[in-house]
Amino acid sequence: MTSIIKDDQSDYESSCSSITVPDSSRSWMSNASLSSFGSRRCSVSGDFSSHKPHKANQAGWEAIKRLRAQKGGIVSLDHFKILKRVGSGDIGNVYLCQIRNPVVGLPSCYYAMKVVDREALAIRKKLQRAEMEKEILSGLDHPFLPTLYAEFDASHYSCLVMEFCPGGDLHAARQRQPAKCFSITSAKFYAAETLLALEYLHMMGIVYRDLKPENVLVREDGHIMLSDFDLSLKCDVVPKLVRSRPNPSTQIDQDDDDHDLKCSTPSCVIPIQPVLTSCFSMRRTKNTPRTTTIIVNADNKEYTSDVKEYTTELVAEPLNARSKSFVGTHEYLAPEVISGQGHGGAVDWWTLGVFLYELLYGITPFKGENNEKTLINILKKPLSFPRIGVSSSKEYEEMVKVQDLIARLLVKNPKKRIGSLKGSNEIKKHEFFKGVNWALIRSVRPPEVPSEMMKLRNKVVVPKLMSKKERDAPFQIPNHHFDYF
Ligand SMILES: Nc1ncnc2c1ncn2[C@@H]1O[C@H](COP(=O)(O)OP(=O)(O)OP(=O)(O)O)[C@@H](O)[C@H]1O
Repeated sequence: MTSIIKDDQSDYESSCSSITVPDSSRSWMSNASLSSFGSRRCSVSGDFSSHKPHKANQAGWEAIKRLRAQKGGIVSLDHFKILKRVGSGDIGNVYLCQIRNPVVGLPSCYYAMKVVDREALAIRKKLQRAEMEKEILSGLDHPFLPTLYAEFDASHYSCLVMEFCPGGDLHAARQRQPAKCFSITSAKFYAAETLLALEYLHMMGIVYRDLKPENVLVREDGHIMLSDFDLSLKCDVVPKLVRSRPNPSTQIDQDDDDHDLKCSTPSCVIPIQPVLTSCFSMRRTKNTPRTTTIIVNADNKEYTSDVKEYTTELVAEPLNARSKSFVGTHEYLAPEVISGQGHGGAVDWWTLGVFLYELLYGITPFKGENNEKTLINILKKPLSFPRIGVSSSKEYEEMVKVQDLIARLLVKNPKKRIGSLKGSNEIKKHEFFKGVNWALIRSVRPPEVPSEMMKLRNKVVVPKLMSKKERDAPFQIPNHHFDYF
């Protein structure tokens, strides 16, 4: 499925004409001529070593840290051996690579290197998107998001070194399933991990905007990694404590605009600039009355909040983000993106609904004969589900729950969509996710584990080196075609 970008002046200062990119499933970009990279050394911008606690015990991360220490803080293309191109997209090629001289005492690790031709992108007015992706990647540290291990320039190419995902993407994984659909259990697992990745992005003030199975990669251990941030929107987010009355039902009435939200009063808005859950906590101490919650900010100062009979939740959702760009992938576009009325974080909850639908049914809910019909369907057509057989009453119950969640995510009015007010918290509480241990999901056995599958098939993991012809093929700017649907 093709990502589209149109009219994104409001997101970036540089203007961008209406563009539809070619089908990303086809490799349109020739291999960047690696031999022409040159070897201009550039230092790694920013100190990547100090703030990636989620990578603390990873050999690949340790190897890069030691390499950097050996080379006086400088990492460059010369330090890597390019093995093979593993993918290409609208803004660059991705190569499998290894550190050229393995670090003593550590296993030889594979990395993914995304190579972007800055000159070609400047001509196509897409340089800003690559810059935005780099900026976003450099700030991420989450188990289900890519870690930027190093970044450097070589000639007019920008190189981003990240963790390599050998399991391909969820689009390819779905094609391998019986009837080309995931089971409800597998879909729940992938949707839950994706939801956590989106939750973290929203806390960082990032609206992802391009969720689709093609962008969800599978790591060696079978857990997911959300990739491709060149369509993302960065905005400010101010975390809030939201008080709400405990509701015996975990499901929210779709037509209820109020949702019992009591967060607009200044007393429950704590002035904290973007923070992560790790540096923000709520606790009750021995001397604190039951009704008072203490909020500990990153600066370790305490704020008290009288919660009385309300429950209190931290909401760090980019509620005020507003973009009028026409950005995303046709079948996944939210109604507010199509109508151009301005969109924010709720677009990601819409796309989560389409994503879950596609994982389960193998099709997207509003697909028409062509792009124009698809867009009309998104705006006008009521949601419906294909009839599929279920083998047990338990499976039937699960199907009812997942359909309820999808229906709440695919509410055309973004203000009434689940997640639009309290972010991921609302979605995580839905009946469909009941029993998911959010904190320990990383320890759950994934539906498929690529490393085990490779062992089973006795496949040699070491990939073929690129031929000289492949390596030296000239870089080509693709033929653009314009599509105004
Ligand atoms: N970390 C990774 N590990 C393995 N493969 C990857 C990795 N990152 C990207 N790829 C592969 O490379 C392809 C292109 O990467 P990516 O989507 O980031 O490029 P892009 O130019 O931004 O594409 P798009 O047209 O979707 O915006 C992906 O579809 C995926 O198959």
